[in-house]
Amino acid sequence: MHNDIEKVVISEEEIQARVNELGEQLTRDYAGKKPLVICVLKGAFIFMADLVKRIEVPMEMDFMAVSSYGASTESSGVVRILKDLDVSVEGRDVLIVEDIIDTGLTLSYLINILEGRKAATIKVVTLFDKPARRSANMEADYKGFVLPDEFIVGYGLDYAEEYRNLPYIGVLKPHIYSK
Ligand SMILES: O=P(O)(O)OC[C@H]1O[C@H](OP(=O)(O)OP(=O)(O)O)[C@H](O)[C@@H]1O
Ligand code: HPA
Ligand SMILES: [Mg+2]
Repeated sequence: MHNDIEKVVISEEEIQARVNELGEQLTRDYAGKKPLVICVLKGAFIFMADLVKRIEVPMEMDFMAVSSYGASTESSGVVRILKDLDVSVEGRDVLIVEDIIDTGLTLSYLINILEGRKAATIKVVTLFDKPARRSANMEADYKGFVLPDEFIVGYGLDYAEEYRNLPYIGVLKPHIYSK
């Protein structure tokens, strides 16, 4: 285990098993369709890579980078688009892949934009859901794990850009935040 981690919240094996289940469910639900699967960078990149391998329908992928946390454990409340999509979403069945829904601000902002661009359908799959801190009215269509209000890192999720490469989800030792 990484020296900065106080405890592992979800193991690598548990994550992989749940990702496989979500993939099977999405394979059934998108049968006969060709979704545009959108990865919300940076946090969702590992989940995206593992999930799309388990969705057995033809699809296209695109990537959008947004950020609101910076080097903090609290949302700044301001969502910034750092990289926009390359393709049009008009008339497409869009599946947004997120790593975590916390306040919900990132997703409500994104969904607003994609609705304005006339996507045919917009669904959200998130691996982690932290309903305790929700300020925007936001519910994922598919979710992997519902978690208590603790700041987590690993499997794509960072604190100040570190720890994304951990294969499990963990909580940091308190002294890391006071550095
Ligand atoms: O529901 P919310 O409170 O908006 O939080 C969720 C968002 O926050 C994180 O992104 P972040 O802004 O840290 O950017 P990153 O993915 O590049 O780390 C995370 O990856 C989600 O996109
Ligand atoms: O718990 C979290 N960890 C990392 N990034 C996040 N962005 C929103 N919530 C979190
Ligand atoms: Mg982050």
